[in-house]
Amino acid sequence: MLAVENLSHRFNNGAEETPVLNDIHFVINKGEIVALLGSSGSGKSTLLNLMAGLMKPTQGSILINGHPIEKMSENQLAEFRRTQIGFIFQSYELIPHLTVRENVELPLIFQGTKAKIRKEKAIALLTKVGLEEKGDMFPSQLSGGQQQRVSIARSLITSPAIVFADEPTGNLDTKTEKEIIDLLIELNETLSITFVIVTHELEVARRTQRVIQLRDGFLVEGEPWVGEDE
Ligand SMILES: Nc1ncnc2c1ncn2[C@@H]1O[C@H](COP(=O)(O)OP(=O)(O)OP(=O)(O)O)[C@@H](O)[C@H]1O
Repeated sequence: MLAVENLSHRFNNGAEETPVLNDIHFVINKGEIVALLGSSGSGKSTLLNLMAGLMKPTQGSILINGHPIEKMSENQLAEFRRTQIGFIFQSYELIPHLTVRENVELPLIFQGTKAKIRKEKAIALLTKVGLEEKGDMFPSQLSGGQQQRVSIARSLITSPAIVFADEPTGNLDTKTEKEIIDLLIELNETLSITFVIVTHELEVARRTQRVIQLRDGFLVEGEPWVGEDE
């Protein structure tokens, strides 16, 4: 469902060209939960931005359900992002003056969905992430882990084809990190949602079905923990 083909990207800053991704290729199938693993500067954010259609690659193609996104117009891309892609961010990106339920509803407001349906869907998703009691509270009244649960519920409300989670546990302690990854795995298993989790942590990557590893802009073949004691 998501295919990255011969993808290369260079940043052009005046006279200088910085190659950031080199001949990257992989496929992510519907219903998979995959980690995109790499240390700082390896190219993860660039790859994520390209897969989400936020930038166009210098070379190669990204196909979602067979459609090359680099060939879409700006309007098609905006529509594609609104309907097909969910995002989870390291810093949650919740709107402080909206309630938890209103935050979850927000993507549907942009789609023009009726208030009653928005509310029903938001309550159902808040229940799925274990926050059925918190809908009328404000983000600042929740813990970091709870705020990330709200952002997970928000990412799912448009029933996207794929959800990109960018370092979703980067601001959380180890115990909460485990709970959030447990939740993503449970949502993947029960709702067949396709997740790509961007992380620099081997411990997070280890819990997914498959790891795509980047090093200095190149794809690394093989399992990242080969050679470790297991
Ligand atoms: N706009 C830009 N112009 C020039 N170089 C850039 C630009 N954006 C990123 N880079 C370079 O591309 C490389 C990869 O950056 P990227 O942000 O994709 O890495 P990352 O793996 O996401 O790192 P981190 O985990 O620290 O966010 C880095 O060397 C960075 O300096």
